[in-house]
Amino acid sequence: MDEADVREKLRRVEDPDLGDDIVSLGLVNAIAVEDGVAKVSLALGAPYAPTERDIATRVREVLGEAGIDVELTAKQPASLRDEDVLPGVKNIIAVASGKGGVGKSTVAVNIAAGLSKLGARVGLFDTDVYGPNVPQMLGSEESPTTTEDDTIIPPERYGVRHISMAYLVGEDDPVIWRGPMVHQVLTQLVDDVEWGDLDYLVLDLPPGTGDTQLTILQTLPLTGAVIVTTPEEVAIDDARKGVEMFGRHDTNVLGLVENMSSFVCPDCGGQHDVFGSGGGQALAETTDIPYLGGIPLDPAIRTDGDPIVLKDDDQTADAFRVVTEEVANNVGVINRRRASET
Ligand SMILES: Nc1ncnc2c1ncn2[C@@H]1O[C@H](COP(=O)(O)OP(=O)(O)OP(=O)(O)O)[C@@H](O)[C@H]1O
Repeated sequence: MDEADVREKLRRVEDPDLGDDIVSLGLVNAIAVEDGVAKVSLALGAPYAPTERDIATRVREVLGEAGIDVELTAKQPASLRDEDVLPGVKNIIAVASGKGGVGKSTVAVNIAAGLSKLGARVGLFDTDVYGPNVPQMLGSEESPTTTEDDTIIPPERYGVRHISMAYLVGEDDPVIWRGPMVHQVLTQLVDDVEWGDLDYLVLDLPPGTGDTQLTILQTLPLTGAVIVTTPEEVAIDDARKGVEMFGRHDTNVLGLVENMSSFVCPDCGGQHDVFGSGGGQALAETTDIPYLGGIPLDPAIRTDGDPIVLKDDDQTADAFRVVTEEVANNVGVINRRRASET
């Protein structure tokens, strides 16, 4: 067995999203055969994404069937990474909404906790100066610590390292903050926080399409954005503006989440569409972005105190797990497509 044999066998592994085999797509970085073991490096970039796990499993299968032992590693091509900004962070996911109060922070927290539960190293950055609430939603009571050289070390909860503007806003009333102040604090935070190595950094953006969103689009190399909406028309209209904003800045949209999709009445068992239904899916179709799923209106989201995605045997938790896995899968699609094109 030599490298060419291994490469030939790997042609039998299809990428389910890009519609070709991983060799033709250029997703095999390197193959080395040493002491009868094939060392294969794949250009996979979404750790713990179900699709990428399946690709890795398939690689082991086809080589295993041929009696070849394999050591598999995954590495994003260096050319796809911005080495200057947050070099230890593999993927940056922004969670955005057009309208306020649609559950954007709730979705950000549950995606972060869900990714961590899958096994990924995760950070969560609450950039909402006007209403930071991530620490509360994570049930986190710890504050960040600082080192002698003023580096900020984020506290960790459910394996999620998190930083919130809430820790830094202090006495000033952020409602009177102007754009440049937001810009300054944000860029400082990006520089001063020691995130360590992360597979995913989830950003909770403030609602709308204002200064903070622009600063972030200009400062951080986003992998993509998740847009949250409720099904009613005003929220959908604002979500469409969000989709357009990311389009103008060439930011990938990972997909759309419809929150408060329906309410299952605990008394009568009936399903009620409190804010209407289907608006999110329809918007996803007309704007040609992936629909990630719907989250029911569930009082436990507010009352439980911990991210509901961590709960077992729970319909709302299942809905969040689907969204989380879809987000990771779509991060993978974006990375593999870019790797394949370079
Ligand atoms: N699916 C849901 N079912 C029940 N309550 C929910 C749901 N999603 C969010 N909530 C609750 O609605 C409130 C607003 O949610 P959240 O803070 O996540 O919204 P937001 O869009 O981030 O708001 P803001 O515009 O202030 O940033 C919170 O009390 C939250 O617990």
